[in-house]
Amino acid sequence: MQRCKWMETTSVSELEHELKELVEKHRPDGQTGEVANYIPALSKANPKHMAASLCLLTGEQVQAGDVDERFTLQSMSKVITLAMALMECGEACVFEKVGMEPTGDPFNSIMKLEIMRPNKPLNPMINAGAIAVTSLLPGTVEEKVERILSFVRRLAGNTAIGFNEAVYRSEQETADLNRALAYFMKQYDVLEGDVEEVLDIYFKQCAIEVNCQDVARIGAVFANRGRDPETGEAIMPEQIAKICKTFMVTCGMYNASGEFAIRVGIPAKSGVSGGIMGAVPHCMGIGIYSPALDDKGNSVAGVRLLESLSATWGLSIF
Ligand SMILES: NC(=O)CC[C@H](N)C(=O)O
Repeated sequence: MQRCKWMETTSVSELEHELKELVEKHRPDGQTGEVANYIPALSKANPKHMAASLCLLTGEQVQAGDVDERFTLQSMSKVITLAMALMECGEACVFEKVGMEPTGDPFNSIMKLEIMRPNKPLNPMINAGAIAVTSLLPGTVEEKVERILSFVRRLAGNTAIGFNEAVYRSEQETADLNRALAYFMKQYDVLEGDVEEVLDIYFKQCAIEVNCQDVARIGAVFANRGRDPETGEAIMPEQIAKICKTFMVTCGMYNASGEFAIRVGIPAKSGVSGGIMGAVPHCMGIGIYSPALDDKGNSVAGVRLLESLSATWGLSIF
């Protein structure tokens, strides 16, 4: 595989040097944000931590910052379960339950769910949409949880990935808003099955623990049209990788997706742990971690770092 255009003349050590400089430049940006605390266990994260990893489609990896820090997937998992539901249940079945439009509202908002007809969530990247998508996966609770975890391990090429039990419990104990969304959807037949069971799977997928190298590797599969960046093996059909990347552009950064598309222009999905997964088509996956968030729930320093990376290397897809 050829390097993408902007990198043809840049060596891996030069890339590493530039990435290190940019991570240190943007690390202080986190000071203007706040670590998420509505899931109490997440509030323990250190806002000074920052790490970034690039997984090039040549198989080369570049990392900088606190690369050993681990964090939970949170909303980044929504792209992964969407890919699974599209593979296991098909496009028609998924889009019967969730729409394809951005909301302009916060990720956990219930408002549009009530006022839109039909009462289905507008897209699979908001909490309601992701919970509905998770409910579509076939199998028992244990089977679904096991399959999600093994799919994440396969995408990341890391069999050591597991759950953060404390984060899972913490969310389970406090997630009344997600419960409200789920019960609302149950009433309108968007969500089938046992609500608490579906929520349990959703909390577990959010609590899968990774580092930024794992996230970059997962992003690289989407960037590589669904193929493993090392072996070239198809992990998901190209069409499904394409749908996922499109949702990352239109809805991946919640109600900041428009501004992010203009300033950064990389398909990306954030999570309230402070992680961001980027997929630069035909070029690389990006994993970023910095837990202090802005008022929309996106990593402050992470977004600024992506803005710098995009400007420095011309990564915008537009
Ligand atoms: N934005 C997020 O990362 C949200 C995920 C989180 N587990 C929640 O449902 O609230």
